Amino acid sequence: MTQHYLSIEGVSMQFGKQVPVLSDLWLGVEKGEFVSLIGHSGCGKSTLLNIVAGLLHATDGTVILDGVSCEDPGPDRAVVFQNHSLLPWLTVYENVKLAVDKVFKGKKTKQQRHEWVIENLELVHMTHALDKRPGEISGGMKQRVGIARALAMEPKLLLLDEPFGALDALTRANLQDEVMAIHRRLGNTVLMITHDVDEAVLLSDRIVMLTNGPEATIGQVLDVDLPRPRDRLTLADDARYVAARRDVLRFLYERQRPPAEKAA
Ligand SMILES: Nc1ncnc2c1ncn2[C@@H]1O[C@H](COP(=O)(O)OP(=O)(O)OP(=O)(O)O)[C@@H](O)[C@H]1O
Repeated sequence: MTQHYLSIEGVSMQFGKQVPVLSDLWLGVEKGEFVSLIGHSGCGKSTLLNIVAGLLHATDGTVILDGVSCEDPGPDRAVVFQNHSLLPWLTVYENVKLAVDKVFKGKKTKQQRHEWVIENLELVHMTHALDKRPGEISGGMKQRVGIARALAMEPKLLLLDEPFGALDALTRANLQDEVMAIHRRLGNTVLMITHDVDEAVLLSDRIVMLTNGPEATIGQVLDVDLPRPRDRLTLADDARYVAARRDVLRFLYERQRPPAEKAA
């Protein structure tokens, strides 16, 4: 079998005695790739991401990242959730510093760790709010800090669980552009869950479409053949962008109807 940087091999997941949520799911992700997972609500996207993060144990199958099994959570896989998970009593600086100290204590000096915190907050344009607490900044800013905290851990894999889902359209667009710029600069390997077809096409190298659950698996994988850097305005009229968008929409609304519609 070909070795992938991230290898999801025959993963199935069953909660208790219920019908399995995921069934025999196989996916390889290469280093530096940006892969999105899309599928209707409840199909098992977060379950899969949590298995890769090591937060859930698959009933069957394995997940291997850079040759190491992902059975437990580890700093090699950083997760950004839809709703920020910053500690409310710590400042922006301290939230990132906590993660940096955890990963780099003994490997970087105190001064280096300080500089590394600032460097990552610079990446997301948040150095103006170092002393603010999460309650004092906007939702978009909180997500920026969450992304900085994840990046600062220098993970092998960045796991994004609908990171822009709770944001208004303009903030969302800004953050998507920033994540694309960061990906371009750092070459991170990213696995992102999204419900947004345009977001998937704009950001991804590949879009992995999941079938409806239960026993969800991969229904289709689309290579997004668009040059980078990508600009949302230029792409809106690009035939390749339009075709990719159509393919995903067809999968979601023709091949896999929304669950409520199917039941009606
Ligand atoms: N801990 C759990 N125990 C029992 N069932 C669970 C558990 N976690 C998830 N499920 C079930 O697994 C299925 C998939 O849930 P999951 O959150 O992974 O879907 P999703 O595709 O991420 O959904 P959404 O897009 O709405 O966030 C759902 O039916 C859910 O109820």
